[in-house]
Amino acid sequence: MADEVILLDVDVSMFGMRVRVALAEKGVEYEYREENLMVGKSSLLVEMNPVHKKVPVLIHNGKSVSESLVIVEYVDEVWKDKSPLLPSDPYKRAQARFWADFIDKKVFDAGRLIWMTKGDEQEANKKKLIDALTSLEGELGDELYFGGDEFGFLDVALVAFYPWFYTYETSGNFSIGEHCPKLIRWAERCMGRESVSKSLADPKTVYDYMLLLKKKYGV
Ligand SMILES: N[C@@H](CCC(=O)N[C@@H](CS)C(=O)NCC(=O)O)C(=O)O
Repeated sequence: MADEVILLDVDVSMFGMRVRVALAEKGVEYEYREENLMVGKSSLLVEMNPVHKKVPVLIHNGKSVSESLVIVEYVDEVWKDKSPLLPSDPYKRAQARFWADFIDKKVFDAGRLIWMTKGDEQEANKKKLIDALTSLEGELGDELYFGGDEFGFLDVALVAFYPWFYTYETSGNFSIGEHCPKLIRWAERCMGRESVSKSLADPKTVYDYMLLLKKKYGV
């Protein structure tokens, strides 16, 4: 019997985009179900991710997996015959996981706080984001992708933030490319892959969603 794969997601979610890229890399067919978090959460989302109640959630043959990086690893393990994402070398694997965790701890919050704040606070968050992206640019070095010539786990983890760069830049009136030109060239290289270009949200749609979020939060 064929696998039943369902993804509970939100188009503009960077976390959801990671899972979409991973599934596309593997050529896995799935049913996409968009949640409307502006109005609430579906009972299926609450049932499938009762701890965090957040997207993305992958439902594979009725069993749920939550947390984007955990899902990407799961997808990599289950559909292991095509496009391996995590490096086979244990040290390189540990490094990829370290930097993916770094993205969640440093890039997400700094980025979000750029559009949520103003003045000095916003300036401090712009600096935090640039510092974090500069560290990642250093980790990339002169390689085509993180860790070498092959597109992999860390590329998936970071490229999902690329559609949000326009929102960070427009809200903070700065250019990420001015500070991290190599990283932008890497992101454009990733966009040359169909698995990425067809899975990422449109930056203008992300921006409009951010405006709705600001209204919702009253910021
Ligand atoms: N650490 C989680 C973060 C997921 C997350 O924050 N999802 C957001 C959408 S981008 C969400 O579902 N928010 C709903 C809420 O916070 O209640 C992951 O990597 O999957």
